Amino acid sequence: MQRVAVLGATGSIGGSALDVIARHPDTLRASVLAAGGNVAALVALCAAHRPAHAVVADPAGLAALREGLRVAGLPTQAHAGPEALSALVAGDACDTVVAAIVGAAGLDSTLAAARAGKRLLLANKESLVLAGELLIETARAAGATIVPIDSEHNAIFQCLHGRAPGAEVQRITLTASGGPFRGRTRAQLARISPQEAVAHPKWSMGPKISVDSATLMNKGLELIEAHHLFGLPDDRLDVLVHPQSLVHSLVQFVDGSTLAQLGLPDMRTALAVGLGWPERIASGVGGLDLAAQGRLDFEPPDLDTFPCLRLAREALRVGGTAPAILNAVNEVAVSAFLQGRIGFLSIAALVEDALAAIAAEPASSLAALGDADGRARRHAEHAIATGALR
Ligand SMILES: NC(=O)C1=CN([C@@H]2O[C@H](COP(=O)(O)OP(=O)(O)OC[C@H]3O[C@@H](n4cnc5c(N)ncnc54)[C@H](OP(=O)(O)O)[C@@H]3O)[C@@H](O)[C@H]2O)C=CC1
Ligand SMILES: CC(=O)[C@@H](O)[C@H](O)COP(=O)(O)O
Ligand SMILES: [Mn+2]
Repeated sequence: MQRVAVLGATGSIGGSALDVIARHPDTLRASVLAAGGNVAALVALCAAHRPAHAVVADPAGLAALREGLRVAGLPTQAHAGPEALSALVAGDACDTVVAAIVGAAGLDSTLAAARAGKRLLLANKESLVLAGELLIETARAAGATIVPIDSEHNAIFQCLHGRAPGAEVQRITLTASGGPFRGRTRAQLARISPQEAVAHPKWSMGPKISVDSATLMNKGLELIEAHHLFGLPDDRLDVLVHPQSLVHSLVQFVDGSTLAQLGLPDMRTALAVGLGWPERIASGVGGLDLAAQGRLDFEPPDLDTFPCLRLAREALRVGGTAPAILNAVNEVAVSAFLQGRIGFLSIAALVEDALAAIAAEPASSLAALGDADGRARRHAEHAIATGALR
């Protein structure tokens, strides 16, 4: 029996992971469920999946979690706070960790899983953007297996049969849907509402990543993620817009072959790959009918209208703490946009401003990365509060 900790259980990836786990009661069990502050949803998931442990991020939610579990008659033990979560992830309550907390808040538990040598199903791309070298080195030293869950990186993992790429790999191409605003002009983007921005044309996802897809920052974060996962420099990593979201990424080899992974846009496929690898297990996702789909289109990304992708590539080239700065400012800016405090175009403007204002330093330690993250957040909050970049 593989015991699985699902971090971010109440979210979009968490729900997909639990759906796949529930299809395999003889081999998979959700043993730890963790969420941020949504205690009611977490208790409901505990009633459905009967984990041994449940964790809320906010200690203020512990009493409500205990009470909810008691009222539901569940034996699940209640915990709160990031330290409790990291201890559970590292301990013997689980063999596998689905890292699906959104944002930099997921870094500590992801690192704890890597340090403990767990099988790490990594959806939380921000932890790789913020601390990629450290995370990959920690996993390598502890013998942890990382299976990328982000659909593009999961596709590449499948094309490479789970092996690290060698000299046989020439280029990797990440596909991008283009988001809900593909084909629009900058003038048309000035008055975009949060509701319009989270309405992704192909994938059902949480609000933060949906806005990232709309600005193309998601693809920028994914470039940095691919660099760390597969060890290729930025000039061998391409982005190609593919609006149908059926080809999830491509790997080009030295012999002229290009391999791609195709499938319907449903994250249960990637999660089933992670949970079953190297076996293939049922995910609940149907097969692809290409005749019914009719066509597959491809076009280059529009970097003038969507500068976030260019900014992320520049941060990858600069290296050091630059990706951490990019990620932190983006998190602050997306949150402010969702709250109606800034406009859509200000997200890229804030990121560009912070990358110019804060000098990148070597990413020599977790402390250095934490400092860069904190500095960038304060810089962005100040720019928003003073109205400099609204
Ligand atoms: N959704 C998708 O299809 C894809 C997502 N990803 C990545 O996976 C991650 C999750 O995305 P998604 O599922 O869409 O996001 P959601 O917003 O749907 O879910 C986020 C989850 O994180 C939890 N959470 C938030 N803050 C904290 C915290 N401080 N401590 C602990 N838990 C917290 C939330 O709990 P609560 O409900 O209590 O707030 C919720 O369970 C992101 O990094 C995203 O980039 C990658 C590829 C595809
Ligand atoms: C499902 C997934 O992996 C998302 O990251 C997806 O890629 C978002 O779509 P975009 O290609 O629009 O960013
Ligand atoms: Mn993706």
